[in-house]
Amino acid sequence: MSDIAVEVTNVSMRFNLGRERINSLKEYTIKLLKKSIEHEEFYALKNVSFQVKKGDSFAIIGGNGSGKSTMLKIISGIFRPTTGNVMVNGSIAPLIELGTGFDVELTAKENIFLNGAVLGYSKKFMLERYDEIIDFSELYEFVDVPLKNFSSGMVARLGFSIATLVKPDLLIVDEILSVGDQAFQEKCEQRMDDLTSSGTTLILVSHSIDQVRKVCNNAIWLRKGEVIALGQVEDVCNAYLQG
Ligand SMILES: Nc1ncnc2c1ncn2[C@@H]1O[C@H](COP(=O)(O)OP(=O)(O)OP(=O)(O)O)[C@@H](O)[C@H]1O
Repeated sequence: MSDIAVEVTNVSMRFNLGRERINSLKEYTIKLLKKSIEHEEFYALKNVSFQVKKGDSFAIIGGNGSGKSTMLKIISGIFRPTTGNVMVNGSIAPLIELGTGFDVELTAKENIFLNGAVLGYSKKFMLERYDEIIDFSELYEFVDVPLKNFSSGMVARLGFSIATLVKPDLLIVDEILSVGDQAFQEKCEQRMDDLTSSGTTLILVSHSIDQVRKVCNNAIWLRKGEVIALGQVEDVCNAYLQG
């Protein structure tokens, strides 16, 4: 068990999709009392199982709405699965939604310290690491600019630089890197490689099969919440591309 970083066992996730348009509280109350609100049950994940070994770089691929982000949110503890279990061995640095943990009214510099505090780092530690974060993100001219004036790529730069500041046991990266430019994506790929070489486990969601092939060695392909293929990255990517 000790060489396993993440174990997902028979995970299903059900959402209730409200299909009806309800225009007022009165209408809602009447429908609620009559028990006539229709909720369609929808499974975003259906009986998904896989293991990720420590130090592995693992990709989750699949088309839009196939359940990739939902899986990441379950692994990160943001969602509880409807059924099934997830075991995570070690500390997690999740980079899931762009700007989570940031306050857009504050400057980049203020957000670095805010994020550091949220992650449990002391002000002294963040002061020591501040230059490194700015160097990696290359946002030198923008440290005193409020985040609301940042492009999505700039927010991604800041988020990735902070999340990889210390070596997490498990780094979870959702699509956010796709908004970074080519040079920054390559820099992030290099940092992900460095981290996995030193023992960090990586779980990556990406629509770029080239990036997945470059960065990961194992993968899972989800379609409509179901596992279609699982195994070595080359085999899974080829199966996915053949559709
Ligand atoms: N909080 C929620 N409530 C209801 N439905 C949801 C919720 N979150 C996700 N879903 C639904 O679950 C399905 C899977 O969504 P998810 O975001 O996991 O897909 P994805 O594979 O990451 O897609 P994409 O590639 O487009 O980012 C979608 O049909 C989505 O509408």
